[in-house]
Amino acid sequence: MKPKTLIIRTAGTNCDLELSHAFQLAGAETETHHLNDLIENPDQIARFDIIGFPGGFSYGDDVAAGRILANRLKHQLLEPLQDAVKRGVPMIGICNGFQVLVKLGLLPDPHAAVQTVTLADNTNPRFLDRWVGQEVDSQTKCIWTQGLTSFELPIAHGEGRFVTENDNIIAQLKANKQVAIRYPQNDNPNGSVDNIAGICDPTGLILGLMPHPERYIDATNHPQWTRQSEEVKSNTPAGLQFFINAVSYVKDRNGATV
Ligand SMILES: NC(=O)CC[C@H](N)C(=O)O
Repeated sequence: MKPKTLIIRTAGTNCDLELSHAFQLAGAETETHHLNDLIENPDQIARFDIIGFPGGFSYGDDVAAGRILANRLKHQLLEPLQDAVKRGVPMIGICNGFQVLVKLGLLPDPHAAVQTVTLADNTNPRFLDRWVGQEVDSQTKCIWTQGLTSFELPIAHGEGRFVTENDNIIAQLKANKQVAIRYPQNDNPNGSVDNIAGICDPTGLILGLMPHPERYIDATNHPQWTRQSEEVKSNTPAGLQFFINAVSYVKDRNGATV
């Protein structure tokens, strides 16, 4: 059976269709649910093997990107989400989804569930929409980035500058191998500390990242695809690999039951 993926959307979410498509290509079944539906029936979260928090402009980025959705989740759905964490459900928060996960406190440590990091305004305070290099930290525990090293993904954000409450937090993230992805040293688009583009929780199951892997699921998504070699074009696109990794993880772990 295919792993069941829950995609959580609300007013202003705009990457849910692409995220669902990426998971389906990777071999998962998907259901997209509105936040209000989940708040009414929180028990249904227990049916899912993977959870995705898509990108977009939830609640119009009012107050700060992801803040309102994070507060609604924190006050109305934290318990079923933490139950999912305890069940070892892989989760991914992309862009606005990453902003939500850190403001909700599911990252960097879902058990503490307090906010210690954030995505602040880009240093050059503009919305950035372009492809950027990505480098996977060779030490990372992240299950989503297994087998990936360096590649490119699109970014599209105004509030993507990763910062931590203090220097201890960054030292802890490094010591626990929670830094998953960085921008190249010479092309940090938003001023993130230590060039960080994505982090995971201490188990490696929950990933949050600013770039959009769901926008690179076919060779033709890449802006240079017509100039790429046949070999590069026939490789699994790096973005799709994230979803394949999570689906394989769940299948391997659950063996014949999923
Ligand atoms: N693509 C996104 O999810 C954008 C996130 C958020 N709206 C920002 O601009 O930072």
